[in-house]
Amino acid sequence: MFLPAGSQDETGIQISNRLRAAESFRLVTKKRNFKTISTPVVEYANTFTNQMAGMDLHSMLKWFNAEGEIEVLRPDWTAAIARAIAGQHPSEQKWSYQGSVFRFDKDETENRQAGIEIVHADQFLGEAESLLTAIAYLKNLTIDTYVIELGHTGIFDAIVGPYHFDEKQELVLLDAMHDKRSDLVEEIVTQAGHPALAEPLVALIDAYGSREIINTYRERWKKHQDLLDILSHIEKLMDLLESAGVTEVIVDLGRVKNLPYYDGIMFRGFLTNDGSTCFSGGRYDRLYEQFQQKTSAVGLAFDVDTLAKHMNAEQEPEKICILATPATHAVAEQFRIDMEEQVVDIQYQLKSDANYQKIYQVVEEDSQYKVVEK
Ligand SMILES: N[C@@H](Cc1c[nH]c[nH+]1)C(=O)O
Repeated sequence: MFLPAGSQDETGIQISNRLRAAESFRLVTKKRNFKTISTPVVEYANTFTNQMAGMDLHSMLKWFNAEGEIEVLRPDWTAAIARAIAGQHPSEQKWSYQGSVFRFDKDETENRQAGIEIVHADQFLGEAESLLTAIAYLKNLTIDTYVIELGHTGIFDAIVGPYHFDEKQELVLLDAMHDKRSDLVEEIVTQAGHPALAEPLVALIDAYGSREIINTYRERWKKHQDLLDILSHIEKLMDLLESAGVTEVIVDLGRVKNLPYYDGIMFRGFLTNDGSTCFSGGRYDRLYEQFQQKTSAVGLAFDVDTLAKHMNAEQEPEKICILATPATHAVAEQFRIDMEEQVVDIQYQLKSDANYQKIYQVVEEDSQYKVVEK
């Protein structure tokens, strides 16, 4: 029997790491006063495809319900949580969640996430708390070789804003910027009749790295107060991260949004050893406009599958086996209950390839059962 592309079975260490990652996330977020929330796996597509959320229906797992409405498997937590908490009192600000999202446009159809959303809070506080929570969580998992990258949707918007692109052209341009394809970017803007955009956009593709990038662009954008404000904003977050002990912080001024609802700062965490993205997030105030709320909303989500792959394996406890019979199984069970630290298996017969550090057996002595090492 086969599985569809994008689906896979899992066993052993990956599962135990994932469960440990989940427990650690629960503890770290609880200590930081996040309230847990869960939303159903099945929702109306509209929660994610409405004008403010803007997600693409094509990538969703979907069907028609009996009323002819489109339902989907949750493709994203952030939009689902916005729907769920829109009616909550604004004093409820910090939410955390864990569970799967389902999308066709990723390597795997099901991705397990652990995330946080901070709404109605001071803007900087929300961003700082999101990033500091991410750092605390990675520390708790003893993952310490990662890079945090900061970007801002306002940069691309400010540069491209004065020029007209239709919706399709803009999507292709965003994709080309996202993939850092200078050749394509140049081609797209030229074909759209805006060759003057080629130089600033292509330069932006390479505008990533450490703090010096900010200084270079401060000079370059000295007449654009909106862009200077964005640079100061990014720099303030870099200062915060560095004071919190994160040594590798980079800025990517050419970063474009990977989700349509982002509107402001964006952040990502990369694991140094293979460059995989372990968390991603950003500001999305506009998502709340669908509920007639003008508020602050920011958050991030960890890819728990990626974390589980990179966590150190748990130290394996000693594995022992008790050889018993149907008549002595209960005696063996009592012995097992007393062995608190070990992994204890009970077998009636030892298999030739069995892999135990110690073998015990149940023996009868003076008409009493005892468990002794073999
Ligand atoms: N929902 C985003 C992560 C996020 C949480 N909050 C804001 N962004 C994602 O799946 O990448």
